[in-house]
Amino acid sequence: MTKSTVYRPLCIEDAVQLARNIEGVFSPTASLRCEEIGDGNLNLVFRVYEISKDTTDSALSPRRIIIKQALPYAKVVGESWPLTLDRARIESQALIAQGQLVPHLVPKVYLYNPDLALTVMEDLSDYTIMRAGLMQRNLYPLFAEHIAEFLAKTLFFSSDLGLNQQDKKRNVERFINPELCKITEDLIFDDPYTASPNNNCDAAIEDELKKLSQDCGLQFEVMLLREKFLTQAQALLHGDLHTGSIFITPESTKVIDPEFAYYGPMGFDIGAIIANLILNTISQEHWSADEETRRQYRAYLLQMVRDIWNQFESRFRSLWDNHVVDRMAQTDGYQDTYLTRVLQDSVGYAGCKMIRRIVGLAHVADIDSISDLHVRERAQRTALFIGKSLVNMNRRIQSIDEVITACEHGIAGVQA
Ligand SMILES: Nc1ncnc2c1ncn2[C@@H]1O[C@H](COP(=O)(O)OP(=O)(O)O)[C@@H](O)[C@H]1O
Ligand SMILES: CSC[C@H]1O[C@H](OP(=O)(O)O)[C@H](O)[C@@H]1O
Repeated sequence: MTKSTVYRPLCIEDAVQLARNIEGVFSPTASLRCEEIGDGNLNLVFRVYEISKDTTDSALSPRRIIIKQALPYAKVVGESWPLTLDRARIESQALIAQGQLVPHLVPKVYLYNPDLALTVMEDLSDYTIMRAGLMQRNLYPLFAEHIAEFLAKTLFFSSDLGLNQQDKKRNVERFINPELCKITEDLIFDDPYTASPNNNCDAAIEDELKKLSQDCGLQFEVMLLREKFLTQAQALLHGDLHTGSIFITPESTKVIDPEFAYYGPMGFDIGAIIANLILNTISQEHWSADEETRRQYRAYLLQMVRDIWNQFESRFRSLWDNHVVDRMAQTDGYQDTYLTRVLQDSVGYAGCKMIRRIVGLAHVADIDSISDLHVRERAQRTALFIGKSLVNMNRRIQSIDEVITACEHGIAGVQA
């Protein structure tokens, strides 16, 4: 893979050929199989694996790789939505940067090919996408600890707290990601509050979309959060940290898909994961178990939200106490103020992300897969109610417990 190649979207045969040419992965005589498994909104994902008489199951084949290739447009919409191939560079560089800080929490990157806009990485097919795992009501006892470590280390060590300010600025430049940021700016901080053709809102809740476009107080808070997203180069974010970007088992967690990475406000990543856990909590209403079993799983998920924030905060404080590089950051009271602001931002962004997943372009399967239309409508209205509450209260929040209470009230109140 040294000579330069003209970009083209790979087909299955190309992917196999490319895999064969990567040194040290497959033997020259290996029988290889390949499938395109991409189920995301943007890219092609090929799994290439070796078959032998003992292993025919791709997930069990000891030799297997993933080739993720960017298309020159957004796959979910089609060629009418052109999109930079540079996102493959951003994704591979972000994975490598994260791998230096938390190697056990991201897939290994084997190769990045700029000409073909692709990254070859570790195949995690023996893990489950977390969204699917939560929809099956699996338990992940170590997740809060793992994601808190991911967040604390990646955010702290890429910020002016943990990184020399000159190096940080060079990093900001490397991760300028205007086109992918524009998607977020539109889909999260604009479209849900206007009659955008991008919106995708069930007819049953069109009244809610109208209310969003008329709610000036809410829009004011969204604008403040949008402003921070546009202007605050606080840390290198993953940029799209929802439960579909996390591979998981009860013992291990791997974060994938950082193509939206850029320097932005820390709360955007923390808010993303919180929002998606709350959306799943709300979706549990449709589960045909008895009320007590449902209540227990919802309580489990909300406790996970609490644990994520608390463990993030305690790890972040400890990194600060032991590794801060900015002398002035040791000023009395600054650490407390900083973390309160990160919490408030996280809550605001969580609310925005809940709203966009109900009325905006890209939804979540947790809610959309509810087949009973009345139950789905109730879940959507609950999600909007809680999302709006979080946005409205974000600048007053002092503790994660207020978020949990808002969720409990939202679920109990709207669905009563
Ligand atoms: N490293 C990996 N190992 C195994 N499967 C993967 C890997 N990366 C992606 N996939 C599969 O491809 C799907 C889409 O990947 P993702 O990175 O989310 O693409 P997109 O950027 O298009 O959203 C994932 O849901 C998962 O099923
Ligand atoms: C037109 S992109 C919509 C949506 O898709 C991205 O998610 P993913 O890459 O996980 O499929 C991102 O959340 C964007 O907002």
